Amino acid sequence: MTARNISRFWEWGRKIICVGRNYADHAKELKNAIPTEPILFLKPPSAYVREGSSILVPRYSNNLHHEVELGVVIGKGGTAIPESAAMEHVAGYALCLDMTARDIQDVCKSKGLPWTRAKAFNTSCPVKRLHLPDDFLIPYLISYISEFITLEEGDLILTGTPKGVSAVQEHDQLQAGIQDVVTMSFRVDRQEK
Ligand SMILES: CC(=O)CC(=O)C(=O)O
Ligand SMILES: [Mg+2]
Repeated sequence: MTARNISRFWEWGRKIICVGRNYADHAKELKNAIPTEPILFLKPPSAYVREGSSILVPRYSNNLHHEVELGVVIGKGGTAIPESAAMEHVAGYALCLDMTARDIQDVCKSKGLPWTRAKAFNTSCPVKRLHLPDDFLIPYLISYISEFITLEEGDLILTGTPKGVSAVQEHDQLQAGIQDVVTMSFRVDRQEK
């Protein structure tokens, strides 16, 4: 069985699995060590936000950053998927932002705590559908993740940010994109309640 068409489940996203420090230039940018294996963290479905709705700065953060990332949408679930079969599980791609409360992440890192409040808050994953040819890194990530997290139809994998993250402010209108392929635009507001 091959992956189902992305349009069937695009409107109801499931869990979001994010890869951290996938790119050495971003690890250097934040003065992080370059890991030997992918670092993974999760965002819940409540993190999704689509164009027309705002990105909300959490009340507890004063340094919200954007990270522009390629997202891989899973169209067929599986556990312990071999790299050779990984692309059969891909339904399509998405342009994504991994919104990060960097001040909170820095505190979590210094205390050895999980990054949940920094990375998994409501509206922390703006997305837009994207058409792309297949990428060589993707089979490895699908195989690696599915060893210990069963992938389900509608899951999204964020593949990590290249360098170039920076802070955003409330009332900003964010434009993110891949040159000549796709752009998306989101207003930034502060969370009210
Ligand atoms: C240091 C980070 O925030 C890791 C991350 O999300 C990435 O894309 O890399
Ligand atoms: Mg990221």
